[in-house]
Amino acid sequence: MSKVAVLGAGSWGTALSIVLADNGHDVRFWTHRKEQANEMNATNRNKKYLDADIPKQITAYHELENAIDDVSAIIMVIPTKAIREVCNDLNKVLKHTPVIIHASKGIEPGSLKRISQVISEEMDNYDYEDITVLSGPSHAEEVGKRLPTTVTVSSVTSSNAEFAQDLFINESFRVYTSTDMIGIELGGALKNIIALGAGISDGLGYGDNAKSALITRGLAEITRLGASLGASPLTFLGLPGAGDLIVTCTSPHSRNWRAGNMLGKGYKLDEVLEQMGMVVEGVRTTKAAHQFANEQQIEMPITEGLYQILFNDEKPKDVVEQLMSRTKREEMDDISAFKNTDYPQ
Ligand SMILES: NC(=O)C1=CN([C@@H]2O[C@H](COP(=O)(O)OP(=O)(O)OC[C@H]3O[C@@H](n4cnc5c(N)ncnc54)[C@H](OP(=O)(O)O)[C@@H]3O)[C@@H](O)[C@H]2O)C=CC1
Ligand SMILES: O=C(CO)COP(=O)(O)O
Repeated sequence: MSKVAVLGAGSWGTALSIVLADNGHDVRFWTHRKEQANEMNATNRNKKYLDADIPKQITAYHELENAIDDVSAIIMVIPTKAIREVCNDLNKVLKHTPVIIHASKGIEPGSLKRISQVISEEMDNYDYEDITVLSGPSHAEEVGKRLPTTVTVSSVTSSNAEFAQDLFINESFRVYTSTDMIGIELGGALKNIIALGAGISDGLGYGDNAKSALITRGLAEITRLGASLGASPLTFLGLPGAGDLIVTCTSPHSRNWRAGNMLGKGYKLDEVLEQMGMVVEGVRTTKAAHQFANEQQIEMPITEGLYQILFNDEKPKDVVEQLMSRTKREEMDDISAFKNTDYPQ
């Protein structure tokens, strides 16, 4: 059994800690808020973020130095906007090189980097090949209840992914491996854009046909962007692609779907984010994907529509009208037409 640190004390960090504790690991759960660490250790609950009992193998820490001391793996479950900051803090206290597995879903606007690229850029003594990602259809609320869940872990070298698979796999949490890091990370990040759209559609009362269309045409544009960056198109039919897209577009657990639903009902983005109180990664990822699509001339009409709703105050109804009246075309793309060999892999 291993000593592992989980960094990020929200709903997903808590659920993954429960999986690790169930597997007998000694889990050091790090939060940047001292009062949260104290409350968790005193009550065995993480009240704000997940309705679940915290097993006794999990100890909450406030001091990063103590949380990572002597661990064999660090699991990073930080909202993507805070990843660079936490990596910088880690550099100051990390004296050894435990395996790093991240489970965050996003793309950085501006740099357009995936999270493994951001982590390897910031962390001293780590290269891109050293980073592993865990992704898939996995709402924390269900994982915390030990309901059957499947995810994929991926790293450029299969040995890191296999290490992560062994760490997490159990009878209610099945873990596959993949070496398509680009596809796995992009699938998890980009589905949040489409989930915002599905929530908007439901908020407008547009029904199941519209949502199914969004999921399917959303998958087409995710695949287009992913293939342009060197991902295997097949990855997007797997758990971190279609699997995560379906669960996020259809589950009321999804923060992205819920945020979209409120937008569809007429709330403003600021009000929505304030009411959510949890990270809605799709907002930031929409900005990044929109930038990428424009720079690389990738056709992403749903992402474009979402961008206009989120950042240019367009009315959801008008955007749907524009999507429905686009120039007529064939359904299937030639994915190879979008390959971009300049992208840093
Ligand atoms: N929830 C889920 O089911 C899943 C989530 N994910 C991904 O996991 C990542 C984390 O999401 P999730 O756990 O749901 O988010 P939550 O909103 O539930 O929690 C975010 C946590 O991060 C903490 N945090 C925020 N800023 C910082 C910082 N600068 N330094 C340290 N900690 C910080 C928050 O602290 P504070 O309380 O102070 O705000 C909070 O504990 C996201 O990328 C998400 O897409 C992936 C799969 C499933
Ligand atoms: O990624 C997730 C489930 O796999 C969580 O999605 P939300 O961030 O929309 O809740």
